[in-house]
Amino acid sequence: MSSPPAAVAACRLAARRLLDELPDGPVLVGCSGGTDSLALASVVAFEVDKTGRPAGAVVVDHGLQAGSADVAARAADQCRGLGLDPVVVRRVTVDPRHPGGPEDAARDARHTALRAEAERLGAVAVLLAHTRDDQAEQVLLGLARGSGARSLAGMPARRGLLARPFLAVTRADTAAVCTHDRLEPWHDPHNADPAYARVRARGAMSVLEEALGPGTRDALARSADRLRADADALDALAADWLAEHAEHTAPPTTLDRPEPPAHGESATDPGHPQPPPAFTSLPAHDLATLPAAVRTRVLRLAALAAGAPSGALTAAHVLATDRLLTHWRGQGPVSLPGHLAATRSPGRAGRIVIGPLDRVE
Ligand SMILES: Nc1ncnc2c1ncn2[C@@H]1O[C@H](COP(=O)(O)OP(=O)(O)OP(=O)(O)O)[C@@H](O)[C@H]1O
Repeated sequence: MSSPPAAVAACRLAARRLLDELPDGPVLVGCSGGTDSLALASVVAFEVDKTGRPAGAVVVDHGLQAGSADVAARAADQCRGLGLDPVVVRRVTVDPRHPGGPEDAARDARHTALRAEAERLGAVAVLLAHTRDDQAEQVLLGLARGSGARSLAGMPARRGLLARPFLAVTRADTAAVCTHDRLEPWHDPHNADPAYARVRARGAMSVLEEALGPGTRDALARSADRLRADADALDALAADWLAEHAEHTAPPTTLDRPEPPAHGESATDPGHPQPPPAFTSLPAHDLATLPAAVRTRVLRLAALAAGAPSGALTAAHVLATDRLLTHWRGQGPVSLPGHLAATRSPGRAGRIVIGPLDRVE
């Protein structure tokens, strides 16, 4: 038997390496029917055939385009044809009022469905087909937006149940797998629509590579790998500091709750989080002595602990809160998303307190 082309071998090796790292048990491939995830379904089917590990697939139907159910059914058939079992199609509802916009809304709905299926089927991982190109484009977008290290660190190869074996290979490699394995991927019209930032990033990347050299894409992905190690270390320091120094008060009791949402607003609206937020309080003087990289992370984690919705909490909110430490002149509270505020009580024993807007003084 002749050996497969180098690109196919690289994709199979990437899948095998990831599968070898996982504990025993079934895996699921998140498959849209597009080039990358169909290639992943194919190489995973090839690899597990040799080891006997059970492998299935989940196809999420976002219901956002006409004919989406047909696209999902075709992707599911292709996965079954490759020998994956079970293969399930999950229809989801995408929140049109998601604070991060339609792309984030679809991703959140998809990830929730993928995790739910993994738990239902007892899978040890859900494999996603993001490639090195996706990683580089994400870094480019982060740079263009002035993001911090966490965002520039891109996507991790593993976090919780989600695993991304193809971060080691390119989009050209996955296309080669589809050609080699005679698979006909679905071409999502959204992937050519310049209304989407990630589509524009693809175009910008080609221009950059022409101007700066063909290694630019890979170099950006490498930067992500290096920054991830830094961001992980800083996040861990901040989490440890918070665990040691923060005081949390319980959410208000039923009798003591803020006003219910006004007519026409959903109770799950990010402006009205459920359950009601708690107070988080931190010693201002000690916090002020931390390096800015750790201090701002502590403030972000504290706001999240008090109930701020993560999609709406921006760097600007965190920096405004940080001014209560770096530019303290007795100023008033800083508004935070989720109807929260941060304030500082006066004096050397003063504390930064984050809690419901109408209760923080
Ligand atoms: N509808 C879906 N159902 C299941 N998994 C999905 C779906 N859409 C995306 N995924 C998973 O998430 C990964 C990233 O999705 P994204 O849309 O960012 O990538 P993509 O490059 O368009 O991928 P693909 O070429 O496989 O469609 C996919 O590779 C796939 O593993």
